[in-house]
Amino acid sequence: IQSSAPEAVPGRLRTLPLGQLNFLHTTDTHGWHAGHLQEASYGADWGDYISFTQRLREKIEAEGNDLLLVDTGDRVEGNGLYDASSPTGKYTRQIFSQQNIDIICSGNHELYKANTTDREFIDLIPAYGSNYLASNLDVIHPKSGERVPLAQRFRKFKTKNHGIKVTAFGFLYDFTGNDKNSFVQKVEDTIKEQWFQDAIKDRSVDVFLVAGHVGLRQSEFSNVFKAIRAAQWDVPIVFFGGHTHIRDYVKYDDKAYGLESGRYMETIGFQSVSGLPSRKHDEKKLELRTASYSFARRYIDNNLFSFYSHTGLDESTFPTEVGQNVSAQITKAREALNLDEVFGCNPRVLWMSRVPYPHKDSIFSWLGSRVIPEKAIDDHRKDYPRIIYANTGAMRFDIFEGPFTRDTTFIVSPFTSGFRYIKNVPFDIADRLLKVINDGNNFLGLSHSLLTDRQLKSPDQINLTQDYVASSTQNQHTTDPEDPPLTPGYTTHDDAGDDGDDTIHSEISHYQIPNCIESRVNINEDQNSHESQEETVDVVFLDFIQPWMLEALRMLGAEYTSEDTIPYAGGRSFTEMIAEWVSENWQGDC
Ligand SMILES: Nc1ccn([C@@H]2O[C@H](COP(=O)(O)O)[C@@H](O)[C@H]2O)c(=O)n1
Repeated sequence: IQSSAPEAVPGRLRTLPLGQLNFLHTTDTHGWHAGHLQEASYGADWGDYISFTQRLREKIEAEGNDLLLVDTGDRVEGNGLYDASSPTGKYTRQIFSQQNIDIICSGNHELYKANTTDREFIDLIPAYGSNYLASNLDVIHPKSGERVPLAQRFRKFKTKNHGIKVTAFGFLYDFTGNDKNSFVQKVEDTIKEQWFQDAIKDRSVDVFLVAGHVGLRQSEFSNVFKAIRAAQWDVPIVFFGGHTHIRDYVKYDDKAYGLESGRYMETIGFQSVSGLPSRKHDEKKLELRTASYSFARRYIDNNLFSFYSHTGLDESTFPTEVGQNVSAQITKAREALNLDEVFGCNPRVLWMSRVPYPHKDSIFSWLGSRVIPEKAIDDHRKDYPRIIYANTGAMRFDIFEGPFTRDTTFIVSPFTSGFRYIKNVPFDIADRLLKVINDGNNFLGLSHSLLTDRQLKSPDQINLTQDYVASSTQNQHTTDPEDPPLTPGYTTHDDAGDDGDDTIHSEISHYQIPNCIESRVNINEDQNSHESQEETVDVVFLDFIQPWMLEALRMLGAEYTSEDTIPYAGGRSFTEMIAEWVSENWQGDC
């Protein structure tokens, strides 16, 4: 654990439903390998997770059972530990790869930038060898320049104790925002390929393991499920998903379940399956394919109280040597990167989605009313009327009250996106742009199949179809008055019910946030009628959303191309602007 991490708060815990074949799952860690230094529920670091894995393995193997580890990508971008180094990830790959992982695959963030993909190929794939799977992903080999699979397509292996035969795949959803040195083949095309068809027809397999940087309820996984079921009706399947940043557990049928384990090292996912044959101990059972299997899941809050409780250990018996070394390496890396350097002092918490938008405590209201109008300024166009657009997915995390550090800049917005603009767009068109982009019926997606609006917002908003408002009168206690009071946290509802979270928490509200926000600057308009004296305005937008802006303009009858867009505000990144604004405006004492 990092010395500045808050101590875990004891809570009422549900135990781990250990079984014959057990899994621990991480996804979308996004560089948060130091853990959460301002939130007690998620304060454990990657070194603690290594100790937890080693200790849990001892416990599981003492019973003759098996434990496998899975990671489903997006390990990079989103925290200073990864983003603040030059080159990015200088420390994290070495830190991360000290965890033994049995099945690992790539997320979309490993592919946004060519250099990230090259480092994945050069550093991480050799560390994990045949455990790294890339069922639908090719890259340009960094040395030979040839197109090659990023890693092997699938893997067959036997578990250590029961000798259970596993066939595993590693998919990425149908991502299209990758750089030029990678190629993502659609999942629906991949599953038609001969190697996949052969792999799923193998009758000797005991369990299919489908790992993927794919939301559990996305069509990519239901297509894989249908393909496997068309080949084999009776083999159990365990899915491990990612990308949508939520805790989720899905029942595909009574022999197929999927687990998604949140984001940012907040959650260590646990899944178990029992009823599988034990090839080492009980050869007779091998014919019992139709035996009833049992599946279970748990979402573990990433903190030492949970880790100690689930392993039955304490401060002195829990840490392992490797785990402690990795924690020390994280501390050193954070120091080398000067991540605790304070840029300003935030007077009050700003939430991504715990309050509606607009709201005085909304991060998007703060950006739209202060940061963007005050910092997104181009010296040559500063007196022109303009409307500035930012997608809400550009923001990644809440900003807590207190020190806003170098680390915070990357936590809030790790992207290097800057602004571009189109000159002199008719006001009556620009005036309607936001409505088109935020249309709840995915208007843009209908006109252009690649431009779904889900790509504009934060991943945890993708499946949120209505506001979730925590009851103000909710019980702050469990039914047992002896239990400690509940702390706010995850209260997950999934296909198996409401009892998935290991820690019993009080609820947190989660509001729907629009795809994009706008800031209007130098525009004289009647607030009620929206009538303006301006005939034209500059339309300024984050470069990431350019394809959506051009499509929305086209739908409003204004044809522009990428040639018409020009860098704005000297090409400075949005993240730099936020950091500057904080340095200039939040100069109190923390
Ligand atoms: N330059 C970028 C890149 C991505 N985004 C936003 O992030 C979303 C993807 O998040 P994952 O962690 O799930 O990969 C994407 O849909 C965008 O909303 C961005 O704003 N700018």
